[in-house]
Amino acid sequence: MKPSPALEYHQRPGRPGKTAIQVTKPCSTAAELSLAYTPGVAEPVRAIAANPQEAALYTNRSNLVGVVSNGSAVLGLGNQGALASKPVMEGKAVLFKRFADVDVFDIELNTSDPEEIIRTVELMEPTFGGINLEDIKAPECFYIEQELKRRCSIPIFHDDQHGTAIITAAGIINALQLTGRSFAGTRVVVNGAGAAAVACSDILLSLGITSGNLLMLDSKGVLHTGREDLNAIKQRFARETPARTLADALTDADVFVGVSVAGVLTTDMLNSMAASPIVFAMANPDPEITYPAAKAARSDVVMATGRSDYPNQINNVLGFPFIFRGALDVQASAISEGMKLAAAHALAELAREPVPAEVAAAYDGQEFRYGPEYLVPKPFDPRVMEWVSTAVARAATEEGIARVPMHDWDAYRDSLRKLSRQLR
Ligand SMILES: NC(=O)C1=CN([C@@H]2O[C@H](COP(=O)(O)OP(=O)(O)OC[C@H]3O[C@@H](n4cnc5c(N)ncnc54)[C@H](OP(=O)(O)O)[C@@H]3O)[C@@H](O)[C@H]2O)C=CC1
Ligand SMILES: CC(=O)C(=O)O
Ligand SMILES: [Mg+2]
Repeated sequence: MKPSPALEYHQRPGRPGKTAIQVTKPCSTAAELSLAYTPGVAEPVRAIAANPQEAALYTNRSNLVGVVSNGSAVLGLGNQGALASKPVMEGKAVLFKRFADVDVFDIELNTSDPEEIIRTVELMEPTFGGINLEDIKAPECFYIEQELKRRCSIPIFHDDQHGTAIITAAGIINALQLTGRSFAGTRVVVNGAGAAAVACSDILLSLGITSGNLLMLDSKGVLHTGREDLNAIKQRFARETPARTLADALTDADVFVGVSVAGVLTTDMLNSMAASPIVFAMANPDPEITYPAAKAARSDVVMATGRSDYPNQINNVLGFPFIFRGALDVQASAISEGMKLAAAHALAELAREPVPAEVAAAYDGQEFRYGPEYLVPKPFDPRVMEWVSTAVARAATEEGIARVPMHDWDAYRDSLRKLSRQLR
């Protein structure tokens, strides 16, 4: 039997897998060998030992991100283990490189012990300019990220939390505007209480959703004040409410944010939501409700999924490559709340701009215009890096967490435009 297109893609052409290492300096003569390796290599060693900042001049560190997972929450597939998570981590490496020219080592750690993950990543800090934690399940992911941020002085970014939250925020800003809603009056139901759910909720609250208007559910139902099985993170989102099930919570709700598992949002539930409901069904690879099923049930739904094959892909691919590009370019010591919000607003604003023909060309001639079917830019839009990375680098510079603060923003934008052209 022929392998599926996805298995075939991962196997061929070339060697199995999706990435390989490339050498960037010539090394084909004895003279070059003596520069690349001993004795020449001793010089940058001495320079870096004397001044660690010079690692940025003589090594790949300032453009190298570690994508680190233990495979405990792989997409929406649950705990698949470290080895089986490798195709996803290689996939993240492809997107980092393809969209923002960031190099990646994917690191899959065979452990479920948070302390082992923390210690391993901490020990690897000299290798990397930043760490993208990926597909590590809640609640451990919160402690792991928090502790690594405390111990390391490079950006530590749990993509499933913040990447997802940034794109969700951008999409919700625009969906609320298009349906004539304000943050303060909008009722949100977040299905899922893990990494993505907590970060999406936090960013929506920081944008103005009121705490009483946000209900969260885990696999056992609504987080309410009567539950005694909630950990400290879930307790933050427990509300005094008679709602117990997803169906209860969704009656008359304005927004559904799904970061849980496939198929849990029924058409009956969708029909019970307010007029022009906003549904972000982001479970991967299969959403909480499919795009065709939601559209068939309600023509007024503003619908997004995490997938590439329907309109409105709300997926962290629109975030992490460009956020790290901006953070690495100013050698930021962290990715702050301000940098995340700057990225979200940049994405929301870019979506409202006219879309150039070159974007249509990358999508088989499909034309895009700001509206319910186009809430956020497309990942292949060459303007995304210029907008998002500039916003992130600027926020880092303004907050004083850029080791190499930038000042000439026009020149930076130009350089990103050029890079974007090269990457096409
Ligand atoms: N589109 C995107 O960019 C992204 C999408 N996602 C998707 O979001 C989902 C969650 O990922 P992540 O947060 O990293 O994973 P976590 O493992 O951290 O969290 C999963 C959460 O889903 C909850 N859950 C499981 N089943 C149900 C159910 N039937 N109803 C309600 N909640 C349920 C779990 O509940 P409990 O706490 O009770 O176990 C848990 O809180 C995945 O499908 C993933 O693919 C994630 C990141 C990015
Ligand atoms: C997109 C992604 O990171 C996830 O589904 O886990
Ligand atoms: Mg993920």
